[in-house]
Amino acid sequence: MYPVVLRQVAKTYHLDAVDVPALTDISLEIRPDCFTVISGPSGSGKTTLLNLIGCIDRPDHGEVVVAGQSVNEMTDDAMSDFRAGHLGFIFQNFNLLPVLTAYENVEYPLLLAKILAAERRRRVLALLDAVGLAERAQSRPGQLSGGQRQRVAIARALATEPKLVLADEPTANLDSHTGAAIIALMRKMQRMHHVSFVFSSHDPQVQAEADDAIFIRDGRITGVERCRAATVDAP
Ligand SMILES: Nc1ncnc2c1ncn2[C@@H]1O[C@H](COP(=O)(O)OP(=O)(O)OP(=O)(O)O)[C@@H](O)[C@H]1O
Repeated sequence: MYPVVLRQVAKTYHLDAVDVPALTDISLEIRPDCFTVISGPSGSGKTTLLNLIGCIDRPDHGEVVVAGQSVNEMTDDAMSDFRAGHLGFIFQNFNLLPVLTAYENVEYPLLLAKILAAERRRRVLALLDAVGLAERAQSRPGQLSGGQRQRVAIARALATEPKLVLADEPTANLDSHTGAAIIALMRKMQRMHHVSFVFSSHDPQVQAEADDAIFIRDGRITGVERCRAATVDAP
């Protein structure tokens, strides 16, 4: 099953009396178990598209289906539960809670999901180890470098064992060396956890790692490149 299907999707923002069309007639299938990058110039609609795929917003027209569920039909509460249960998010500014340690930041979504203490501990320790931060579990975000913070954010995004991880410009606030290490880590985690990753990015390093590349301009898809064979075939 495709983790994401969009059919003839459109989205317009209403700013005072002005309509700002952000996406027009978007039809798209995201392949499972793939590293998919959405590329396009500033203002082309990348974040709007990620917000629809991430069940943060709804389309005005068309249908968005994520993990087999139609987003159009969900109530706000159902969307929120769906995000917590099925999706992971990675942001360009990391979005970690500053008063919590690395361990507690990764544990936080598991507390919200009411996962039992022993299982929480098992998952948090395994994830911190996998992202190379076992020794920094008790550090707060302010005591970590940008790259280390993004490693914590990657571990947090995977804690609930989501089917799909969405990342909006995940390397934008990192130098190119750290960005390359973060991309390699996300690639490793994507394969290890058999999860689909969808990124928006201007970063050629991210684009070079993609299985699939989606190009967007002025709110329309201008190209889809299937760069590599997926590990799992969609039906
Ligand atoms: N909340 C909003 N209200 C009004 N217009 C918006 C809003 N969010 C985005 N837009 C407009 O929608 C269009 C698409 O914006 P979007 O942020 O999706 O593009 P983007 O490709 O992610 O841009 P960037 O790379 O600069 O982040 C732009 O014209 C933008 O100005």
